[in-house]
Amino acid sequence: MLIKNAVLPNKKRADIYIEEKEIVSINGEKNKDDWVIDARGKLVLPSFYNTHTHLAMTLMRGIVEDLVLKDWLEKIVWPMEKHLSREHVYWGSIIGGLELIRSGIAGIADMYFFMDEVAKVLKLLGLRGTLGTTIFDFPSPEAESTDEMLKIAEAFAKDYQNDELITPSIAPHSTYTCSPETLLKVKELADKYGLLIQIHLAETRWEVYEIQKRYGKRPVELLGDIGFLDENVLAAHAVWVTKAEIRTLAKHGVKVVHNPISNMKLASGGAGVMPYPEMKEYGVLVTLGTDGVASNNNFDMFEEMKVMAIAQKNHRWDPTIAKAEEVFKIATENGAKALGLKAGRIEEGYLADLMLIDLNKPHLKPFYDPITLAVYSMRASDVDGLIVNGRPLMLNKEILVVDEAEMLEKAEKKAFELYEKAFS
Ligand SMILES: CSC[C@H]1O[C@@H](n2cnc3c(O)ncnc32)[C@H](O)[C@@H]1O
Ligand SMILES: [Zn+2]
Repeated sequence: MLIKNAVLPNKKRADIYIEEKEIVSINGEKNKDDWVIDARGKLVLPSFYNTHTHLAMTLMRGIVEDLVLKDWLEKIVWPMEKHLSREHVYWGSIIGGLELIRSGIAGIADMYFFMDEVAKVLKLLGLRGTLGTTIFDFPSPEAESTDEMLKIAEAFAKDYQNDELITPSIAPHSTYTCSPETLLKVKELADKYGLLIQIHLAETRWEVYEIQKRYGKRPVELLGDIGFLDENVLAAHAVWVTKAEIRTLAKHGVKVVHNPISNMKLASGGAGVMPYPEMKEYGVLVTLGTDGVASNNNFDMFEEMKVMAIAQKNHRWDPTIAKAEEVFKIATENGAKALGLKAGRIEEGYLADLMLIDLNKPHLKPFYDPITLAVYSMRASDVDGLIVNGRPLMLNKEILVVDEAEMLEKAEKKAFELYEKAFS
């Protein structure tokens, strides 16, 4: 496949050749038989990797508002999840997956229930997913006991061991919903199958107080002390961490997800701001995620980049923090790295995960610096095309992989049905 006449992030014009799933050359030999995508007037960017999502929670978009995390979970989300079936997760993931395509996102790290349904949807749509079955110390929508959840996670790990798009993972919810014993069982399973562990960590001040009350130490300290932390841990939020804890994360090679919009919407931090400058200073790999859309309320990574940049600057009274280029790298290359992908750059030998942006819009003129435009001016609706693993999923704003209108209609019915079940 050939993407012709595209504008690269360095503003140079280029023909990009893709063979199967890889970028094989930029401005190299032409092959007459290639499928040609004419990208004249369009900017090509590496696609995003959204490293903290709950895809199927699109079903709860707009109905869990103006609450702190504890009430958000205990008063609405968990009671509603009691009624969640695998069918709901399928249709919630359909809405979410279509939104990912329209937002230029090639891959996600997702934590939820019935992950085989999420996998089915992502494969249908052609997207990548590092998918973690949730582990709790109380019943989940798919299992009564923790041991049963661990078995489900193990079966999923076996089923998806060698998949092109899906990477199995495991997702203990947090230190306040999983005991140290459970966390160590998770670690054992993760080590056995080489799984990435996704966990919510140090998200709120309540969490820190609660863990100190239970164990006499802070959440990161606790995980360090029980031998849970290593380079296969992807920690979402990490808002309430001390410098010593950041050093612990760095020492063990833990990767972190910054979720500025969710944190600010749920008022989780002082200013909802994770200590990014210190994470950077101590060498922690920082990535970017939206969280689920019940706390965001969309998967727009352009918005997430802008909020990250301006919140970090504002919080420290320093506009030199979180520069556009740095934030763009966090949303693309760093995300890919955390998910174990050679992607996030438009270079030979990298995976062909690319998005096209229509530049012919007033808010994208004048066209001085593409990356500054991407971080501060663009939005998800500027995404005109998405190619993942060398396959076009959307071109000229048309979804190529499913009948979008039909899918959205069915999915919305399922969302309303869940709402009725939970609240009538
Ligand atoms: C293991 S994840 C699935 C579980 O977590 C709930 N959830 C969604 N977002 C958050 C968040 O930011 N912090 C804590 N818990 C969250 C979700 O509703 C599922 O129950
Ligand atoms: Zn979350």
